[in-house]
Amino acid sequence: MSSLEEPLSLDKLPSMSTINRIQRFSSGACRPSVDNLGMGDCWIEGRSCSTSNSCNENNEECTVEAFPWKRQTRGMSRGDSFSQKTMTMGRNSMKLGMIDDPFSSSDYQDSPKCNSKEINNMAYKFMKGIPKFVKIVEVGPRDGLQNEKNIVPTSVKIELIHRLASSGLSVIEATSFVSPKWIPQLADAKDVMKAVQNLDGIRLPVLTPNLKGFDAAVAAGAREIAVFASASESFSKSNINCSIEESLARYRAVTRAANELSIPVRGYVSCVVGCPVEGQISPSKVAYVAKELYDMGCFEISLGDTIGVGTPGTVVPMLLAVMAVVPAEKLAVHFHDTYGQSLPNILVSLQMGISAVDSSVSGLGGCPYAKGASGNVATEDVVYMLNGLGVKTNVDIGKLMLAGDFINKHLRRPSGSKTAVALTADASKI
Ligand SMILES: CC(C)(COP(=O)([O-])OP(=O)([O-])OC[C@H]1O[C@@H](n2cnc3c(N)ncnc32)[C@H](O)[C@@H]1OP(=O)([O-])[O-])[C@@H](O)C(=O)NCCC(=O)NCCSC(=O)C[C@@](C)(O)CC(=O)[O-]
Repeated sequence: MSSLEEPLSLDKLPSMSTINRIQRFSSGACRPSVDNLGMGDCWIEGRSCSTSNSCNENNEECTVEAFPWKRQTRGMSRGDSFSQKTMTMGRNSMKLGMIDDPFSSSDYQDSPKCNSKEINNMAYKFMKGIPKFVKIVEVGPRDGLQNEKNIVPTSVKIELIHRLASSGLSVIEATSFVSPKWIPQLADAKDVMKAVQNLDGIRLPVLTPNLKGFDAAVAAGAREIAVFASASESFSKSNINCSIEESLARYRAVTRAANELSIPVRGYVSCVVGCPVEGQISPSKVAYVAKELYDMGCFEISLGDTIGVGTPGTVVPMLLAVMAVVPAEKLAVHFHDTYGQSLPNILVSLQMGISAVDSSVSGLGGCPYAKGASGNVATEDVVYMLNGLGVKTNVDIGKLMLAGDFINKHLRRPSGSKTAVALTADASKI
């Protein structure tokens, strides 16, 4: 296992019983007033707590005798799992040149206002909602290549899909069966699909905007499809040349047809935070379209911040509105990185219980009908963050980078993934 795959995860945090044991050794520990560790609290309290840098919400004066984690754990038996884990984390931190384990940081240890229990309560609240496994939906071959000025040869697309599959990605959006007049970049959908349809154990959804696209996709061997609506009326018109309601009517026909063939349908909602024409989009509009797609039978709804304007401040209210009508386990998030907000947006989405994330190798992408939209969040960056959180993805970051390298060489451009750039500069870390 590479150092990148030795993560800090929830189970590597000290258990509450370990914390209690440590507490018994410390004198004058101040008692945390917050016992409720629910997600709502995490979001609301987490903000006040982390911004103030003090975890004593009652402003009680703490006269904690500081027991730094490492000193405490050294005193424990050799077999104590926490002490071993702390050492492992420290090794990783040094190797990756990152800051030390936050729970042994001297900043915290020396703080007169925080004690160990409070710090670990905070850590627990932060990690609590984060799933153990995240499904990554790789959209590079479709979303990534649909906006390229120069049309990528079919053989390169096929090779890219094979390389992505060999990295462990289990869902790869392969192409779109849309009008070649609208998206000439993917006019070879049939040939791509035919060439990759038998990839073992890989799901290869394709976009279908109508029954014509659905029929063509099925004829080419597609076994999973996606329909794509928008929460913005203007974007719906510019992207698929119809109103939101018209698109939903089309998708009802498509999902019915798919259902008859037992073909799973994924639903997209675009412009979930902002639209290039209309500006801010209200969460209730997003919730409405998401629920319509869910009710017509989509097994998963992917919420797309098409132009990448969202921040956690706008993404959270949008997710709350959608989660009121569609269960979190049926949702995925799809962020474009125009303002560099994708990773924080993904993080809050995970904390809210979402465990499916769309991303694009090397950050390829952008929508031809969303001016200014940059690429999707890079898959390498998502995997790196998830590895760091101890969340499993089953993706081998080294092989993923090779796939990225392959397509970047073809496109003659550097990687759009910060992780890939950093790791390429120091290959010993892979
Ligand atoms: C929806 C249409 C087809 C309406 O396009 P239209 O022009 O209104 O459709 P039409 O029914 O009048 O047909 C026009 C011509 O297209 C043909 N046609 C019609 N349908 C198909 C089809 N499926 N496949 C192939 N050909 C098709 C049809 O046969 C006809 O051909 P003609 O008679 O002129 O020779 C068009 O607007 C279209 O293809 N749009 C696709 C746009 C697109 O792919 N955008 C990017 C993907 S969405 C996205 O990026 C957002 C997302 C999902 O990534 C999430 C996020 O980031 O937020």
